[in-house]
Amino acid sequence: MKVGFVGWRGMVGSVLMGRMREENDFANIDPVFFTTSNVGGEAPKVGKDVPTLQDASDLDVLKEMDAIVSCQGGDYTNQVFQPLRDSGWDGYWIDAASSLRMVDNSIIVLDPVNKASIKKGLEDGVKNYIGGNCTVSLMLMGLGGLFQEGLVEWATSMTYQAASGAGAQNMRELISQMGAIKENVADLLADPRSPILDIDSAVAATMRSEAFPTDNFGTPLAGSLLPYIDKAWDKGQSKEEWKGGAETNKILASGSNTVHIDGLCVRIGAMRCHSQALTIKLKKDVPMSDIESLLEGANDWSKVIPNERDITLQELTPTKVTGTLSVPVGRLRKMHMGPEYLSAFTVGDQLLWGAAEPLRRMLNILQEG
Ligand SMILES: NC(=O)C1=CN([C@@H]2O[C@H](COP(=O)(O)OP(=O)(O)OC[C@H]3O[C@@H](n4cnc5c(N)ncnc54)[C@H](OP(=O)(O)O)[C@@H]3O)[C@@H](O)[C@H]2O)C=CC1
Ligand SMILES: N[C@@H](CC(=O)OP(=O)(O)O)C(=O)O
Repeated sequence: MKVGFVGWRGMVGSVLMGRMREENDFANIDPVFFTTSNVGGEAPKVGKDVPTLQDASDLDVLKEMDAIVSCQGGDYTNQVFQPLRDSGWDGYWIDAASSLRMVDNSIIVLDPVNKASIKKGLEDGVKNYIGGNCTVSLMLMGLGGLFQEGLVEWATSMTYQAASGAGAQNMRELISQMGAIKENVADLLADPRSPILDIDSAVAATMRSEAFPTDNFGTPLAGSLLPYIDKAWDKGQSKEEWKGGAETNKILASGSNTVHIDGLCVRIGAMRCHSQALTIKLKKDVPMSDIESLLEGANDWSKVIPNERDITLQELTPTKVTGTLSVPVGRLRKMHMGPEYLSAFTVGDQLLWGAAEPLRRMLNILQEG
C-alpha cells in the first residue's frame, strides 16, 4: 500500500512517526513524504528507501497514493481534500484535523471504542477516517466502558487542557512564562526571610507587564488558567465544548439515543496531558465494583485508580501519564445527589490517544483487509 504522509514533521506528525517507528509500521507500507515548505528535501529515515519530499499541493502526485495521512492541519485539508476528490481520487483519507469530522461521509476513528463502525464503514466504501477531538477521544478511552454499555444518561465534562492542544509554539511560550516569573523574583525567592506577599505581588506585576511573553496565548497561562478554548459557538458554548457532545455521539453512533454531554473547557499549565473531571448521570444504580470492572475491561489502556489519596496523587496526574498510552481513571465515587450520580477524573496524553494513535491504528486496520 502506497501511503502519503503530510504534516509528518509537525508536533502531531512527529508523535505519529515515533509511534510508527516503535511499532515497525513502516515495514508494511510504501511511504511517500510530502511537504509544504521543502520540496525535494530529504525524507525522514524510516528504515527503507523512500523518495525525496514531494509537493503537498501537487494533486498528480497525491493521486498516486492508496491512502493519505494528514497531520498538516485544517487549512491544508480545506485546500486540498475536495480538489483531490473532484479529480477522481478514491483513496483513503486519514486526517488529524477537525474539518471533515462531522461530514456525513466520514467516520471519527477511535477503534478501541468504535472498531465495529470502522469495519462497517470500510465494507460500505467509506473513504474518510478522521481522528477525534483530543478531549473527546480521551474521555471515551477512559470511560468508554460505561458509554458502550449504554449506561450513561448524561455527563458533564470539566476539562483541564494542556498547552500542547494549542500548538508547539504555545508549549514553548508556557515554559517561557514560567521562566519569566521565576527570573523576576529570583532574589526574593533565594532569601528565606523575604515576605511571601512581596513575592506574590512581584509575580502578579510580572504576569501583568507588557514584557511578559503572551504572543501565542494572548494572555498569561503560567500561574493562571484560560477558561475558554477555541472559538465562540452557539448558546454560550465554546466550539471545544460543543465537540464534546457532537463528536461523542457520532463516535458512539448514538442515532436518536443521544447522550447529552456538556461542560466547560479550560486551558491549564500542563504540557501535553489533558485531564477532565466528569459528573455522570447513570441510567440506573450500578454497583461500584461493576463500574470499575466495566471501565478497566473496556480496552487495554484504561486503568482504574482506587479513590485513595496517595495512589491518586501518584498515578492520576499529567506528570505520571505524559508520553504514555495509559489512560487512568479515578476519583470514582457515588455523589451525594444519589446512587446514579458518578464522579470521575481521567488523564490522557493528548498527542498520543488524543491525536496520533487513532490515525496510526486506522492505517493498520486498512491493512487488515
Ligand atoms: N496539536 C494538537 O493537540 C492537535 C492537533 N490536531 C490537528 O493536527 C494539526 C497539526 O497540528 P500540530 O502538529 O500541532 O501542527 P504543527 O504546527 O506542529 O505542524 C504543522 C506543519 O507546520 C510546518 N512547520 C513549520 N515550521 C515548523 C517547525 N519548526 N517544526 C515542525 N513543523 C513546522 C510543517 O509543515 P511542512 O513540513 O510542510 O513545512 C508541519 O507539518 C492541527 O492543525 C490540528 O488540525 C489534532 C489533534 C490535536
Ligand atoms: N482544541 C484542542 C486541540 C485540537 O487540535 O483539537 P481539534 O483537533 O478538535 O481541533 C485543544 O486546544 O486542546
